[in-house]
Amino acid sequence: MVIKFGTDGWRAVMAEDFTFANCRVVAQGIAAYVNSRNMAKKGIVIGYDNRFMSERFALECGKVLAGNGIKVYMGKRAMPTPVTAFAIRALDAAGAVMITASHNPPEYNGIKFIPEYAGPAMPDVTDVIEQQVKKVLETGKVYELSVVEAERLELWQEIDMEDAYAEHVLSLIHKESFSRPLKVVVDPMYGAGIGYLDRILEGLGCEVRTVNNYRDPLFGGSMPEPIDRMLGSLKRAVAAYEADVGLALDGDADRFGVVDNEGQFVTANQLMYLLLLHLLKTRSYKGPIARTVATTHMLDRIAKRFGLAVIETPVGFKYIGECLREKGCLLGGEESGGLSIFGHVPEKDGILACLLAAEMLAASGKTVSQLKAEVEKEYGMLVSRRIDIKVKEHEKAQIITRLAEYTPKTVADIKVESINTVDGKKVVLEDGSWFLVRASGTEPLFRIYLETAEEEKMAKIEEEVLKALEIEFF
Ligand SMILES: O=P(O)(O)OC[C@H]1O[C@H](O)[C@H](O)[C@@H](O)[C@@H]1O
Repeated sequence: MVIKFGTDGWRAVMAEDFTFANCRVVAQGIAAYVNSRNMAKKGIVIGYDNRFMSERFALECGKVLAGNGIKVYMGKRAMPTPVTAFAIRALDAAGAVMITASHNPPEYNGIKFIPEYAGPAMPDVTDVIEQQVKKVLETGKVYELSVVEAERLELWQEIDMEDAYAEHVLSLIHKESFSRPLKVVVDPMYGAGIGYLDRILEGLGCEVRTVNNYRDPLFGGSMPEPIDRMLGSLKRAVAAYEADVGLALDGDADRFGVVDNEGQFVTANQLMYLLLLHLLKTRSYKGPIARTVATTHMLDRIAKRFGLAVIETPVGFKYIGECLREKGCLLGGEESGGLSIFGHVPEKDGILACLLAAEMLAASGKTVSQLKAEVEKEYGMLVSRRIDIKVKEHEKAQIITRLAEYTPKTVADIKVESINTVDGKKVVLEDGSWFLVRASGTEPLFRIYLETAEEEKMAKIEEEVLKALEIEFF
């Protein structure tokens, strides 16, 4: 079998490929990587989400790391990915192993490796780990210690980062904005975020209600993805409690989802531009903005007004994390619901994004729709859409070939201004509209992202692109 680290870690179906034995193999590969860099003493944090037996998989990984002489900082209970990343910094550790399949369906589990820089591993790290894992699969050599033995050798320490993490995120929040108390509904989607966001908000004086706030490895028969169609119970609760906002997290709490006071879903693109404006108005620090090639250009319009540069990256928060680390970005974000800001770990953090959303509402005393209307008045309209198209393996190759040959001069009668291939193919039109076609790195899908000033134009562009690439979509 082949173990690949994909866009964001290794993911597989439990009992089929995601087994204790394979977890031990991956842990041995990670141990070889850590030891090749002489970082055993600094130790590795192990975090895990609320999935079926995640804590058991974490234990197996820990025993292998300890068996290789690496100090293990084991989470006492489920720990969100951003908290695990934060723990690396707080403990000055060599990195972290995070057991999670993020927002995937319940039968999946996965392993992410987060290096010492506390953000998603770059390909140069995951390539080495993949090579090490391959060697372990060939030799079958895995070293492990029992927890008792690891404790005796001082290679095992249980950690609970909740308080330290809360203190850190609160240092990034303007607490005084919450003098106007907010009514909030929190939906951790049965995941690792349970007990984090709600408690911090309560500490800020908010009136907090929760839904889906207990561990359910079947995720209520669905999957823990905070997108429009998955947030029915949150929307109903916001209406029932007449709340100001509904805030959701995905399975490992690195993504956010927001529902406004009318029960309307706020897209990640919309929340990001509202938060950017809010940060620019309320923080003195100014720095470049990092966004993926698939993320709204409203960020560019706002950045331009404030004289800030925008860095465009391929899809994947690892690239945004790199910008946050190296370019001092004020905000880094992506359309799929990932965001972090200056001063925080360069890992996406749904808890922080939701706290900033609450701060923005409390500080302004306005609703999301009022804030959106203000932005549209000031910066113009932009509507965005993503279409996910399931394709078979042979179709995928054909679409990739057609995409490579596709170099239009006009689309929907609008002149093409530029074409870039940062990730897939992005065509920017003269009137500011754009579209991007790319193969997903996590699912057997093609994704088409579109952004225009109005829906009608978007429909025209979509029709023309689908026709040119001979993609059928119903
Ligand atoms: O569009 P894909 O390649 O499937 O990636 C979608 C998303 O996958 C993961 O969640 C990554 O952490 C994100 O950074 C990425 O945006």
